[in-house]
Amino acid sequence: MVRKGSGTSHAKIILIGEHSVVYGQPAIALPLSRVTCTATMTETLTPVRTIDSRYFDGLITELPEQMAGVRKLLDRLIRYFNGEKDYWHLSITSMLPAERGMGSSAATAVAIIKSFFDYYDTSLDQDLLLKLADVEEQVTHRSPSGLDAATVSSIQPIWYVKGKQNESLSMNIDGTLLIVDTGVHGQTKEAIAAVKQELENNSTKATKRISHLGQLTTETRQHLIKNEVALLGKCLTLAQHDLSALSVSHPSIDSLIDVAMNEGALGAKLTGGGRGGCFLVLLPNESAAKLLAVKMVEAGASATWIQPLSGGFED
Ligand SMILES: C[C@@](O)(CCO)CC(=O)[O-]
Repeated sequence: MVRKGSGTSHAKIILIGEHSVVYGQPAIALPLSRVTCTATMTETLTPVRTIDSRYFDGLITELPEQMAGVRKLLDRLIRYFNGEKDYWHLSITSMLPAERGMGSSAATAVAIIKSFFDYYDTSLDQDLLLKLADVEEQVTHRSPSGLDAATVSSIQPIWYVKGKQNESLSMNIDGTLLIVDTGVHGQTKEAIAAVKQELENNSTKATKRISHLGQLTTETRQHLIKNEVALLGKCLTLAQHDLSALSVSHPSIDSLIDVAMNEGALGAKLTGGGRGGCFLVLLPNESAAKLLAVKMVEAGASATWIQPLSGGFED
């Protein structure tokens, strides 16, 4: 019988706390479980290891620079399973747009790791999963907080502090998020480097912004618990001001957010690395989100997703 293994993961959105999480502040992130990434390994008779994905189709020894993180992860996994004499084809199918702040690289890493453990019929705990995902994320993002991998492998919203066990977060809030893709590619690695630069050049101001983002994240948690949707919206908008001051927004995000706020949104901010990519808009309900989605596309957005804030995470 032909040996097979598969693994899945999904997209994530950071509600609040991106970038400041790299500097020890908390973050809140949600799984976007309908937007999935799947990796499937199939044993082959030819003595080569191959991969097909949206970026590359061929021998894993010839993976392009863009996939250097995946290459490093595959090497680590082959060593972990003493699989130097095993040959397979790895197929990766992802619904996540790349470089848009939805955790595409972490989702790919998590799906690959799960497919290896399934292929070798070995159980995998969350700690080991995150440690292995970090092998890829360190190459792709440089100094990641680990938040992306934790969220793309979680079925619940999480409260995350770097280096600590993440907590599942239960939400009791009547609000809906509209996630809007600007269509502009934003590299997380560059965004992380830009914040580092701000901290070097304007240390006092940038440090204040980072700790303010931490405070807003703590307040957000309270609003989520107490069902204070208008206050939640204010926190998101204030976080956008901080992120913008840290130089990780983008003109396409700023102008689409202006449109959304003029249409009566409760709050809006970029999500993920920024410098392009996606932003999220808080609305009171799903029908308001649907109406705004149409307006966002008319104003130039390339895609939208709707995510209710209470429940609906495991569908
Ligand atoms: C920008 C950042 O905070 C989130 C990227 O999705 C980086 C990280 O946490 O590793």
